[in-house]
Amino acid sequence: MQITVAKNRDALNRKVADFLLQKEKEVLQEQDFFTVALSGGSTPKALYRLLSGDAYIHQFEWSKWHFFLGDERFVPVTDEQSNAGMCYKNLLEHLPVQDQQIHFFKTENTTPEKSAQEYEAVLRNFFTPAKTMDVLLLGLGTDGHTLSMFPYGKVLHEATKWVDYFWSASQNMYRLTLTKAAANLCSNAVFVVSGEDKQQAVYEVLKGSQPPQIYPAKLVDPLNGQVYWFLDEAAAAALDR
Ligand SMILES: O=C1O[C@H](COP(=O)(O)O)[C@@H](O)[C@H](O)[C@H]1O
Repeated sequence: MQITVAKNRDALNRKVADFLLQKEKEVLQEQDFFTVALSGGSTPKALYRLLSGDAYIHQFEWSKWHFFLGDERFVPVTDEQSNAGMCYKNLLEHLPVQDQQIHFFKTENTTPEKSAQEYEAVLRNFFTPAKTMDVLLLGLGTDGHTLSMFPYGKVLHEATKWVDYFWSASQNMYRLTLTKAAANLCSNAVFVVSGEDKQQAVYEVLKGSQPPQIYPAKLVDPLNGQVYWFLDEAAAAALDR
């Protein structure tokens, strides 16, 4: 595992952007496409704007990228809560990419169950049984969740399917998510975490003794891949305790 701590959120995002440049280069020496699962929520918005802005947009080989999503809320893409909508707005709408390069969950004119099954098929068609995405971008909730793997969720036990769904009563919506089975076949799991409100969760996941049922991000442990944590100083503050 590699932990990188940056002074603040802007410096953190630059480090992640440089890491992605390096990984893209390495991967494209071995194969002619680069697969990345984007994370949702609010933290990656600034990273996505950085990647699609003047400083970085011309540095990547976007035509070689294939974009996936780590998890999704079962709402239309136009809904404020849609992870896909956030990714389009902050990143994809600004990039020279074709629709065929974007592989997201369907959330309209379908059911959560069908959507999960279809996404499973999309992933199984694209990847091999031994390896999923080159880079899996991940966030961390203040409660220790990553993807839509929430504390005590039944999805935490799913060891075979790559995609699952569940009803979240507290959020009043269905959620769709890659499971630990898919996450742990990625080549590079990359957590990007910023802000003081995340410091306790960061501490518990990296140094605490609580089980993964309570801090689900602990379940991310790729079989043949690496885990990277990119933190800003505020998120990392409790690690020195
Ligand atoms: O609900 C979600 O939360 C996590 C963390 O999001 P953040 O807003 O605290 O940055 C995110 O990684 C996940 O994709 C999202 O669906």
